[in-house]
Amino acid sequence: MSYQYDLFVIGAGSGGVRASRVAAAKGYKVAVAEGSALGGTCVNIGCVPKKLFVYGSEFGHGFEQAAGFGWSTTGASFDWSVLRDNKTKEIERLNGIYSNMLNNAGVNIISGFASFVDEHTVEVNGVQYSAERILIAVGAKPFIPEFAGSEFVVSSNEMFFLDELPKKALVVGGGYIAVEFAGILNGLGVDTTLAYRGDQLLRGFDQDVREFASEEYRKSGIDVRLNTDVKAIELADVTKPDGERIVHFKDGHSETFGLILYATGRVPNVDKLSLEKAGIETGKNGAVKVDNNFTTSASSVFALGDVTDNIQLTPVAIKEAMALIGYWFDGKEIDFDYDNIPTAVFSQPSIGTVGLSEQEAEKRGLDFRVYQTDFRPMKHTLSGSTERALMKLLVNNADDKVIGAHMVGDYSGEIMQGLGVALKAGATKADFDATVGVHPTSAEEFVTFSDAALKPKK
Ligand SMILES: Cc1cc2nc3c(=O)[nH]c(=O)nc-3n(C[C@H](O)[C@H](O)[C@H](O)COP(=O)(O)OP(=O)(O)OC[C@H]3O[C@@H](n4cnc5c(N)ncnc54)[C@H](O)[C@@H]3O)c2cc1C
Ligand SMILES: NC(=O)c1ccc[n+]([C@@H]2O[C@H](COP(=O)([O-])OP(=O)(O)OC[C@H]3O[C@@H](n4cnc5c(N)ncnc54)[C@H](O)[C@@H]3O)[C@@H](O)[C@H]2O)c1
Repeated sequence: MSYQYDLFVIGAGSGGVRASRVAAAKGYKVAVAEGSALGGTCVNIGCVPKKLFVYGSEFGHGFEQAAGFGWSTTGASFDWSVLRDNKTKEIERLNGIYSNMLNNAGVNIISGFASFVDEHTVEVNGVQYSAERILIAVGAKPFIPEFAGSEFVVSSNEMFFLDELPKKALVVGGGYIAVEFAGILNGLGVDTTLAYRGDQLLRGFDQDVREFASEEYRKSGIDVRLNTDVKAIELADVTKPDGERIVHFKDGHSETFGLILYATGRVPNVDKLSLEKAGIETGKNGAVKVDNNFTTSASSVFALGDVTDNIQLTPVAIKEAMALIGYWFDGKEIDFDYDNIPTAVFSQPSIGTVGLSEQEAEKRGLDFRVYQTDFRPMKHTLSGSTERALMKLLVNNADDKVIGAHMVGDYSGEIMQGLGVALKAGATKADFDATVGVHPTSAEEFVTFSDAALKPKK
C-alpha cells in the first residue's frame, strides 16, 4: 500500500515540530497540519510569552527595591500596551523561525485543523491526506468549570492579548498558571486576589514549599485566599459586557473585580479530531491512550505531549518526540523515564524542584533525611524587601543518594537545571559536599548543608 506521506503530524507545537523536523531530516516524507500558529501553546500562549510577562512584572518590585541601592525611580510608569505588543512582535518573529525551520527540513506545512478519516487518512480543509504513520500532537486547552456566569471569565489564552489591565483582578485556581499569573498581575500593579478552593496552593509540590511560597506570595502583595470557591458571577452592569463583574463566593460574600482569570487545569484538545473514525481509544478527559512506545490503539497512529495527559511540560513533549524518533528509525523500544524531571514555577518568588517531595518519599516508604534552611537572600539586605528563600534537600539513608531538591527564591529554575543533572547521575550527599560552592550565591547552600540543617523527624 502506498501513502502520500511517511508521516503526518497533527499539531505543530512543542512535540509536533520536533517530531516532524527530525523525521524529515532523517529522510521521511513529512507533513504537519497546524490549525493555529506554528510553535503551539508554549511559543504562542504559554511558556515564552508568560516568561516575557514575568520579566516585565519583576520590574514592578525592582523599582520598589532600587532605592536601597541608591537609585531614584520617581516618575517610573508602566504601559501595558507596550509590553503586550512587544511580546506579540517577538512571538511573530519566533513563528517565522519555526516556519523556516520546518520548510528547510522539507516538511510540508498545512494550515488548518485536521480530523481523522481512518487510521491512515486525515482531512484538512476538505482535502484528504494519506500517511503510513500519523502522530497526534494536539496538546491541551484550558478547562473552565461550568457555573452561573462562567462566560464572564477568561482563561490564560486571553491573558496574552488583553486590551487593558484591570485595576482589580481575581485569579481562581492553585496550580502553575494561577500562581504565575497572580504574580504577573501583582507585579504590574493590579490589585490581585488568588482564590483556591483547597487547603494550600500547588498540590503535588513539597508541603514546606507550598506553605513557604504561599506566605511569600502574600508578602509580595497578593491577597491569597485558601478554602475559597466561587458560586456565581454576574455583570455589575448588564449593558457593559466588558465592565466589572460581581463575584458571589460560596461563603456568602460578594466582591467586584475588573477581570477574572480561571486557571483550573487543562484538558486534551481532541474535540476536532474524530478519533473514533480511526478507532483510537481515549481515557479520562479525552486523553489519548498510548503504550510505552506512544502507540495508540490504532497501530499506525501515535500520540505524545499534553494530549496524553501525562506531565504537561514542553521539554517532556520534546523528549518524547525524540524517543519516538529513536523507536521509528532505530527500532529502540521506549522506556521513558518520568522520574527526576526538573520543573520551575515562574511565580514571584519562583519555585524550582526536582525529584521527590518529602510526602512522596514517605509514601514510597523510604528511609531518608531532610536538610532544610530558609534565609534572607543577600540582595534583600539592602532592598528593604522582607522576602526569604527556602532550600531543601532529601537524602536516601540506604545509599546516601540525593532524591529530592526544592527551592523557593530567585533563580530557582536556573539552579534546578544543574541539580537535575546531579540527581539523574545519581549524585550522593557526599558528592554534593565534595563540590566547591559558587560564592556569594544562594545556590551554594545546596553544597554546604551540614547536620545543623537536619530537619527533626516527625
Ligand atoms: C500559560 C501556560 C504557560 C506554560 N508555561 C510552561 C513553562 O514555563 N514551561 C513548560 O515546560 N511548560 C509550560 N507550559 C506547558 C507547555 O506549553 C505544554 O506542555 C506544551 O506546549 C505541550 O506541547 P504539545 O506538543 O503537547 O502541544 P502544544 O504545544 O499545545 O501544541 C499543539 C498544537 O496543535 C494544534 N492543534 C490542535 N488541534 C489540532 C488539529 N485538530 N489539527 C491541527 N492542529 C491542531 C494547536 O493549535 C497547537 O498549536 C505552559 C502552558 C501554558 C498554557
Ligand atoms: N512553569 C511551567 O512549567 C508551567 C507553567 C504553566 C503551566 N504548566 C503546565 O500546564 C499545566 C496546566 O496548568 P494549570 O495551572 O492550568 O493546571 P494545574 O493542574 O497545575 O492546576 C489546576 C488548579 O485548578 C484547581 N481546580 C481544578 N478544578 C477546579 C474547579 N472546578 N474550581 C476551582 N479550582 C479548580 C486545581 O485544584 C489546581 O489547583 C500544569 O500542570 C503544568 O504541567 C507548566
